[in-house]
Amino acid sequence: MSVIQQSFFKLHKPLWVLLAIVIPTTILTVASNSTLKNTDAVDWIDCICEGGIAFMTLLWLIATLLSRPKGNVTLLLFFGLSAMHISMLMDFLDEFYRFDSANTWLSAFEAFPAFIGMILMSFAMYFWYQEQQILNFMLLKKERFYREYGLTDFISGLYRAEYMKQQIDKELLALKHHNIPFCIALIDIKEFSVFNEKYGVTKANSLLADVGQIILLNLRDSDLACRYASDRFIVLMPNTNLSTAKQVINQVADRVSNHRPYAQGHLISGSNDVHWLCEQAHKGEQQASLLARINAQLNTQKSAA
Ligand SMILES: Nc1nc2c(ncn2[C@@H]2O[C@H](COP(=O)(O)OP(=O)(O)OP(=O)(O)O)[C@@H](O)[C@H]2O)c(=O)[nH]1
Repeated sequence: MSVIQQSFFKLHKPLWVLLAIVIPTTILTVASNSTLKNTDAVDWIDCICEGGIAFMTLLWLIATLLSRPKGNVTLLLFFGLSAMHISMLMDFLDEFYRFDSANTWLSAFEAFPAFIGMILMSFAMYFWYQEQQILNFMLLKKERFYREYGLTDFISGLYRAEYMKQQIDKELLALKHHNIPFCIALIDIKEFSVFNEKYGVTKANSLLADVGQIILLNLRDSDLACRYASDRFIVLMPNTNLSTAKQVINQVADRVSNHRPYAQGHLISGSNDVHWLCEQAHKGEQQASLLARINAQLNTQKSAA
């Protein structure tokens, strides 16, 4: 028995015990309230068919207990299948036993558990369907999380540069084929290396995380942000003209500059002003040359400051 099966055995121990009591009890009840038939009165074809059905319901029961976690669906399946199995077992046993006339209740009772079992199984199917819907939803969410987790920068919580490059390629195609304009902004924290040295990597990393969150919070739903390199961020603004893009980024830069991180309980003022730049993409431009162009422009702006 595998480790998983052993654990399912422990998990459903009371149900296994119940099953181990109910089956012999049914057989004993039938045997003690009826008379054994002569072998020539036994219809062997019926025996095989009814015995087969009883055996299959027992197999389904065992499979349910070996594969399902604890819960209402498992309980409904267990009791539904058990009731059906009792009916099938009695049906099989009456091939060998003639119910005494004093015990006609046995014949009347034969089909009753199957009927109750089918009702319970119908509820089980309904709740199983609901359970599966929830599981599917959770799997979908997990799958999205893992898919997007690989594209996320752990420090800032924003997308990585690779993902941004793919999105820029898509926007460049939309610009080329459908004339849809888009803008790109670079945001660079001033003197981040000084901050790093003065307050240490952990505090500097949390500054990067803060800046990432401030950028995200101040963008529109359609915009996309990534951490491009060390303290440099890119914002992609699809379907946006230059003047609107500049307004958006001006506000983002203002909010980042006004953020005052704390270090060792002290407010650090003026430590995270930013250099920023916003440009519109040119039709026919390549992603690499667009990025090189705006990076070079920002570097020139920084050295002129
Ligand atoms: N804490 C932390 N520091 C990083 C990370 N990646 C790069 N850095 C540091 O970021 C700093 C970037 O330095 P620079 O590019 O000179 O930027 P700067 O100091 O802001 O210079 P200016 O932009 O000219 O004001 C370097 O000290 C890098 O070591 C990171 O993931 N975490």
